[in-house]
Amino acid sequence: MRLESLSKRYGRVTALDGVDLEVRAGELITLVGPSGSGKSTILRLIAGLDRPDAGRVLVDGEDVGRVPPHRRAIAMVFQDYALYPHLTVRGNLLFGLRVRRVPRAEADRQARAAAERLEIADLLDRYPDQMSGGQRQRVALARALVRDPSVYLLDEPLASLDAQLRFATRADLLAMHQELRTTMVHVTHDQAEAMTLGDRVVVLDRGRVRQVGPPQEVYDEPADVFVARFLGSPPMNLVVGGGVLGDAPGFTVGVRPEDLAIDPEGPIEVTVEAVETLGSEAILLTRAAASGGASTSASAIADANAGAGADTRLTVRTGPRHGVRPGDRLRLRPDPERIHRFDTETGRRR
Ligand SMILES: Nc1ncnc2c1ncn2[C@@H]1O[C@H](COP(=O)(O)OP(=O)(O)OP(=O)(O)O)[C@@H](O)[C@H]1O
Repeated sequence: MRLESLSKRYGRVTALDGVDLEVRAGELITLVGPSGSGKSTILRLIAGLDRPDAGRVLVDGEDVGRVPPHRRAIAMVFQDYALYPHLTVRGNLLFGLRVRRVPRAEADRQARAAAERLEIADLLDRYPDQMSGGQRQRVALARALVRDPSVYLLDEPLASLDAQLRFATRADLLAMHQELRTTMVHVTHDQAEAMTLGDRVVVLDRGRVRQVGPPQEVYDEPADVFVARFLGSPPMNLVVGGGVLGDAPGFTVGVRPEDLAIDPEGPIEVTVEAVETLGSEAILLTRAAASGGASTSASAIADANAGAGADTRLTVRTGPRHGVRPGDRLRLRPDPERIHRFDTETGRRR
């Protein structure tokens, strides 16, 4: 499937501004970006629920601009399930098959097979309001499955689930994709989910594609400051002009929290302001008073504060049993292989 120069405005809002994207056959691709970046608009244009102002959607090389939504071989799964409340699970699964006039016995067979795959076969006679959120989401996935589409569109299908269920349903989704190998376009605003779910991620910002690539590649080599800050939690430390990360006029220098090691010989001296303990790891919020030098007197801090970007907050990710407390002074060593440089003016990676 290919999106070519897709643009869409709603009144004065530009939802999409020339989006080009090649989605490979059988791929699970994740669209990620902050609220309002245009993710759902892309899905609506692919599904035919909305028309682009410019550009086109090609499925198997064919412009589907004139194909109405119900004729597109596309199944959509939303965050809010959109199950028919007056139908049982079986009724919900059969609905699309009946519309397509699939013979009764065959429809029953397909509905059962989908229910078994998603482990909801024992719920076939229940109504949506008799099920948990996770079960309803699996019904929604099963309903998409019986449509046997050539593309699945998944709009934040896990967003309303609690953490454990989200984890389990995400695994279901991955298993389903691995088995079917059908093209899936998945939308999330959750950067952690984008990292775990998808052969490639597409990072969107205000209707434009910022970067496309395998999750690890985008994480390791963000194309610009926006992507660098958006992917990764806590976000990458960025210092305009380099500062304590090494003087670099005209550049913004970045290092991820996990690439700052506590090292008594390290070049950056910091004061720990807060410690967040997360069980498997800890996050230290620190402040570097001045670059390099050993002086940490109050006046040195004042001097540093006066200088551009010298008073720098650095977030450090470390192991859980670190023994560090607020107020401690530490030295940090950035991994020289993991320093990122961006042009301060354009934000582009250098
Ligand atoms: N029907 C509409 N009428 C007016 N503006 C709209 C409409 N649909 C979307 N927009 C605007 O277009 C922009 C993109 O919206 P879209 O829903 O695609 O964003 P999104 O990335 O999916 O956001 P979210 O993560 O919040 O769902 C937003 O500024 C939104 O307010």
